[in-house]
Amino acid sequence: MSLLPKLPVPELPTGPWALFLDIDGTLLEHAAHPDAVVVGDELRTLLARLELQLDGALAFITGRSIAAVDHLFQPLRLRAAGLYGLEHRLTRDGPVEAAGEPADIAALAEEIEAELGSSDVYIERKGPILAVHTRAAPQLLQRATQLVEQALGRLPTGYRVLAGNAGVELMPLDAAKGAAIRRFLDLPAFEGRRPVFLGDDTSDENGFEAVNEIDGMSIRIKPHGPTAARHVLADVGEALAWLGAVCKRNLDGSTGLVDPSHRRSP
Ligand SMILES: O=P(O)(O)OC[C@H]1O[C@H](O[C@H]2O[C@H](CO)[C@@H](O)[C@H](O)[C@H]2O)[C@H](O)[C@@H](O)[C@@H]1O
Repeated sequence: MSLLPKLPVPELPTGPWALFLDIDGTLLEHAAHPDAVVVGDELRTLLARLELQLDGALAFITGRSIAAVDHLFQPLRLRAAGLYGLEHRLTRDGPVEAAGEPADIAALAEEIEAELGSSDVYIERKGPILAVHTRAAPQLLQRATQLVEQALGRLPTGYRVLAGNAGVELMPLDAAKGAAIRRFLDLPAFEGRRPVFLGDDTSDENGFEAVNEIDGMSIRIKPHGPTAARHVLADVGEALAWLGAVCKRNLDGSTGLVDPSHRRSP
């Protein structure tokens, strides 16, 4: 783990590479409520161009559900791992392997809603994952965390609690961004490419570790503590500028693409 001041800004990737993108706090500025974020046309265009330049080797790796991501970015649809890898869409137009809400998580959501739901706390029900958002009520983060941690003792084994960005999430142990990235790298469209992963949060650390293990490029946005990432970008603006520079460099000629004879789909 390294601290912010020692980490370099990433150079633009060369050779065959693949792009994995966290969403909130990386591509989008945070907002008071998950539905209040804004996706501009400029960002849609940038992502669509990068996806084309990378011959499809681009995927969202997010804690949101894929349905929520599609809603935000519509009409753009990309490969995606949602719910920290519990859901996947392995091809751009393929089916989503979605996960349902177990009865005990539904009961817990209702219990927390009964206590905190009317107090600017937003309880996001994402199938097997429960997120309690306290961005609009920071004084309730401690109580929200306590409720979720207490529930851990009553639930079947196999869940963990993760401190989120202004909130807390309860999720199955196998929800992990590193595994989601590895799953994509096994697909023909990603074969032989060096993974580049941009993320901003605790939940992204596992993804950084995964790409580091295979000599990929790990880039943490706005770190405020130790990180496994080997590069940093100061904020969402810098992340978008860096992606824009990659896209422009590719348009200018040096594409970083795999030789066309090596292309396979998907
Ligand atoms: O993995 P990510 O793509 O970064 O998604 C992480 C979580 O993002 C969303 O919540 C966060 O962003 C919201 C909008 O800015 C903000 O209101 C909230 O406080 C943040 O925690 C999303 O709602 C979650 O489901 C994701 O897990």
